[in-house]
Amino acid sequence: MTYASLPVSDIGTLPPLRNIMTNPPTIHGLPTGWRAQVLSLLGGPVQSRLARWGQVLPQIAAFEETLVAEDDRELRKRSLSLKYRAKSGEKLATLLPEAYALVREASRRVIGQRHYDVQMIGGIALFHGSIAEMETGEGKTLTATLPMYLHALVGKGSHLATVNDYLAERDANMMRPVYAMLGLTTGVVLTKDKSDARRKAYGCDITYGTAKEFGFDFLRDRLLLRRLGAAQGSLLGQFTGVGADANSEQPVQREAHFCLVDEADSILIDEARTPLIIGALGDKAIDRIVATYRWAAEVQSQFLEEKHYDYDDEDKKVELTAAGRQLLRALPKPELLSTMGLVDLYQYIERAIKVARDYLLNRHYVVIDGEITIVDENTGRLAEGRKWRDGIHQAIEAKEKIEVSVATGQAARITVQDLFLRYKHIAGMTGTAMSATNEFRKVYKMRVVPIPTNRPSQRKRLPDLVFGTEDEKWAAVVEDVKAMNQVGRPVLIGTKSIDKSMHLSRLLTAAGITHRVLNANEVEREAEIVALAGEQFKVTVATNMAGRGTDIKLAPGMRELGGLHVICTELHDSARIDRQLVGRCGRQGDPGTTRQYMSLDDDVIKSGYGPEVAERMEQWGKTAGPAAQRQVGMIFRAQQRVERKHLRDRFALLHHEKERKKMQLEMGQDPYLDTPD
Ligand SMILES: Nc1ncnc2c1ncn2[C@@H]1O[C@H](COP(=O)(O)OP(=O)(O)OP(=O)(O)O)[C@@H](O)[C@H]1O
Repeated sequence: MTYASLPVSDIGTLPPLRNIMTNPPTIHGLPTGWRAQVLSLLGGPVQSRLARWGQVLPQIAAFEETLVAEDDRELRKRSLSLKYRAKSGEKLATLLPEAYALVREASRRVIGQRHYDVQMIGGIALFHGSIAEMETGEGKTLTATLPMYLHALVGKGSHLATVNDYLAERDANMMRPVYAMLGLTTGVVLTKDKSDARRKAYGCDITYGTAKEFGFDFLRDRLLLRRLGAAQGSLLGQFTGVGADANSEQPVQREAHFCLVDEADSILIDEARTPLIIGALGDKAIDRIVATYRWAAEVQSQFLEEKHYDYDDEDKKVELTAAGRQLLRALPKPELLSTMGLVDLYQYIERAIKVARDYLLNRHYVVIDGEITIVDENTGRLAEGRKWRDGIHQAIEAKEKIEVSVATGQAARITVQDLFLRYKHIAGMTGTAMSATNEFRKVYKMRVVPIPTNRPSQRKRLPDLVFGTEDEKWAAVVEDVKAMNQVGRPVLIGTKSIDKSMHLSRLLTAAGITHRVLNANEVEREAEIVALAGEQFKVTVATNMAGRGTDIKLAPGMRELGGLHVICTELHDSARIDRQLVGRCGRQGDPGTTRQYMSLDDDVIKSGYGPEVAERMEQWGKTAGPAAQRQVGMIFRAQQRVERKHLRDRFALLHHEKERKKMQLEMGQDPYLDTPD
């Protein structure tokens, strides 16, 4: 059975928690045909694990009556005593029931949200190092407080990695009072923060931040420690702060103890191979180099052949004469160059002269979109992506007055994957992990556990529609929006790219439909717009990734109209991204509908089957009419092929990186600092 031909009722329905023992949860959101496969991938029945964790619920509940009766001071005292027990070596699993009951009570008191039982189950799964797959809107932010608190009790810090600064700050601010009531401190690490602020944030019991900042801080600390000579002897060890003089610079991080990764699929899989790189040159050094290239390009014409420089025809080499050097010294120079050595300046000028004589525009190179592209002298073709070495390329850029691309060199480098594998304990949450089960298990040794929803989902997937051409598809999308808009239902439309959003926006305007467009470049405003997308008559166009992690609340009266209607206009390369968009509606038991649109000229066909098939489909699509609908399975299979290909690529890279690290360690190098460019 294909994903597309699933009956509407099969998507997103789950038994409520009270049935969890007798009626184990289905793996929601996945096509029925995949369920058996997914279950087999989980390395044991998920149901029994969920049932076992379910048995902890009464133990947590047993504390509730007592805790409700205690005052705030007593709760804090209890928390302190848990901290003491954890630090004395008592197993955290033993402390879990009381700890989770405490967090639940603190949250109820300070923010008025009492963790649902399913959130408790999610919290237990996270404590056991799983990837908890919770449907969007099920309250991952609140669930996170449970393992964050429990792991923080040992005093080594709990980190929560989110996808952007905005979410880190928002979630930290929302949950800080809960932790504070239990005597724990909360810090946030933001991109703009200086090292003192960072050190303070990492010094807190709980630290929110982005994977990127956690990674850069790790690298900066490592560079610092090497400078201080403290990294020796424990190349892959943890930071202890030992070796750093209390009065001098100090690392900002403590050890990598526990990290909870929000949007785990995005961070641990999509971003996993992205290396975080610290350049060997600082901003100031780069500015100085650029200024020197520009200055040399400007003044080189004052140097005359034979008088100021000699030119060796054979070697094509320029060499300043004594008079030339004298002229150089006498020339006025920008302030930034005052610290440049004279010998360096001679070289810059010699290079600028050589470039002016030997490298000609539109013969040796062309300028396209503000970039130098080399013309291959033998073939006359453009050699895209190639660069001249030894500063020639940069000297030409300066000559043409375009951006000078100074190589920064790599001082330190870590991939997101390596960063998280360094943590002693790691857990993840996401709305969409099941399709990456295998990868999580192989790479991170983490199990994906689907957590049942609090209330049965009321989301309905309307039958998918396939059109012959993109134009026909957009016309149908506009009609769909119009129909929903007429009855006042809010509509969210996801597109694959910014230009497609703009195109749809023009069509909607032409059809007289008031709407808002938001793209992924303004995270803060974006969250605000997405949050308002549940109001009457609201039509919101967004790229698929926009608004990830933001809550769309239905305005009063919208439930009755059928809730939010989500339109997906094209399959993304990864089904997980599609599911993120679908998850914007039908949150917390709200009603909602979704519909997937496709056309025979969609990009995914080309990515999945190659250009020939894509071309044939596109041609056929022009006259296909209603027959296009029959290709629905083919398009979903194209997406699966792309996913498999990406997966293979990621595994190949992983293997390569592992080998590199092994080799470097054998050679006594630091794989994070001694990085090949
Ligand atoms: N136990 C609770 N009691 C009351 N409200 C809750 C509870 N848990 C969550 N909520 C509310 O549910 C909404 C959704 O929560 P949240 O945004 O954390 O969901 P999410 O799972 O992170 O969704 P997404 O996948 O979109 O990030 C929020 O408004 C939150 O305040």
